[in-house]
Amino acid sequence: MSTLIKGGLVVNATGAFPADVLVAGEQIAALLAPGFPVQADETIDAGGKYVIPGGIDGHTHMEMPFGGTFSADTFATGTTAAAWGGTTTIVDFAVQAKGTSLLATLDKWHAKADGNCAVDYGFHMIVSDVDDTSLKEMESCVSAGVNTFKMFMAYPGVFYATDGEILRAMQKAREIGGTVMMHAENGIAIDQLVAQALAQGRTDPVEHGLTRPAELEGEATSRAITLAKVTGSPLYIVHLSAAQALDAVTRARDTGQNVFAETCPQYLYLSLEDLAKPDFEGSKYVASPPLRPREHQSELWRGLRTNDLSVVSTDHCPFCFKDQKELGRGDFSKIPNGIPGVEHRMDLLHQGVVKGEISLERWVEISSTTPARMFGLHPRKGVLAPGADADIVVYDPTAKQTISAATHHMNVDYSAYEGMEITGKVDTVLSRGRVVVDGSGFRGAVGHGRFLTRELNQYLV
Ligand SMILES: NC(=O)NCCC(=O)O
Ligand SMILES: [Zn+2]
Ligand SMILES: [Zn+2]
Repeated sequence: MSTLIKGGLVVNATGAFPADVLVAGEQIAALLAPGFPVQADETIDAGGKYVIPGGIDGHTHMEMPFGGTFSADTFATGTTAAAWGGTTTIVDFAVQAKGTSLLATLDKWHAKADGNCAVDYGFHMIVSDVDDTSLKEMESCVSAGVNTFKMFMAYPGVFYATDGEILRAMQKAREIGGTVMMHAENGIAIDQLVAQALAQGRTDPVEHGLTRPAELEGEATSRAITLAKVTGSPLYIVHLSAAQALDAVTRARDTGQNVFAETCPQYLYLSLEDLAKPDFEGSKYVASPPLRPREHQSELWRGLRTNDLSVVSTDHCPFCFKDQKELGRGDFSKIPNGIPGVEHRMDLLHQGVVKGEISLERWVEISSTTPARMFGLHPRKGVLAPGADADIVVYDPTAKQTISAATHHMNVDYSAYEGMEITGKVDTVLSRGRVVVDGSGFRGAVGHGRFLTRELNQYLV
């Protein structure tokens, strides 16, 4: 089966140029001068549109056990929604439950995901126990294609790791070619602020934001960077939300340390004002780190331009408003933490291009090319070039759409971006050469997505 994508503007992280893209089987066969005569079984007209590498969302949580419930998207529904939004690869988190083994965890996540994904997928591993067994098992995870290990300085009693545990895991990561991913918030101090708020009868969702000050994200980020420096381990800060944390990352990067960071669309577009919405509406916006006052947003956009923020992932972690966020009515600390977004990352970041915050090429870089390199998937993913997987999005930059829960495909009963008007829209999506979304709707299949074993982080020096 061959497909010719004709007449579009090909956009890679390195530049944009008019070209036709020839797909043969699952791979890109050639980028051709526009109109170059070639036979293909199917032709897609991309006139007036961008042709970009499929999005790679390096931070999702499908079917995640958390906050006394499970995130509402299954691998089937979540990856289908991803495809609708032009994301053709996700990297999800396998979660080690305390007292269980990392390899059993990996088996459990394969059982959930294998045969159930509409697009390709990989795993990171959440390490909840740092002991000799888990540390040894990290080696086997790397052999199984999982070389990124998330740890938490937040959530005492759940995922929290002490500095000593983090240090040991970082030493192991350094030894085996892994990268530690860090949820950097000072959970011990936050727990005190939460207890004080509840004791004073402050129970509304906005308190989630007020009890997790930006300084405590900045402090934890600095501490994680110091531990990484002492151990020589690479470090990837997940879901960075605060200017103070960005400052710490910038300083470390300026000294040449292997420190990387991602932010998420919610921190670029939503704010503490959303958390303060009345009638428990604010619960829709509870995630950790919390949404910040608006002034952080311009700093985050600046960080994306300067590459101190290298990646934008969603931290997609959907909980329904009606029966899941409800668990925290009367006690904000019991609201399941997470915001849905896997379907809208490409569109939301395109608004950055429309508004002049980032270039067209940078849009592709932070949403596809850098995640591919960071998570060991490049050059198979993240670039339009001969030999790469034909994960391709035809994107209409002038189409208008309005985000709404009434039209989205994520298995969640609200949208954090309800009513937001977007310029640009996914037109056609190919996953390994197969059209999975086009004007007629979803043409893919649950089960089409394959597990990706990942190589080394390509940014390590
Ligand atoms: N971020 C969030 O609130 N939920 C997902 C779990 C995590 O990434 O910490
Ligand atoms: Zn986290
Ligand atoms: Zn997360």
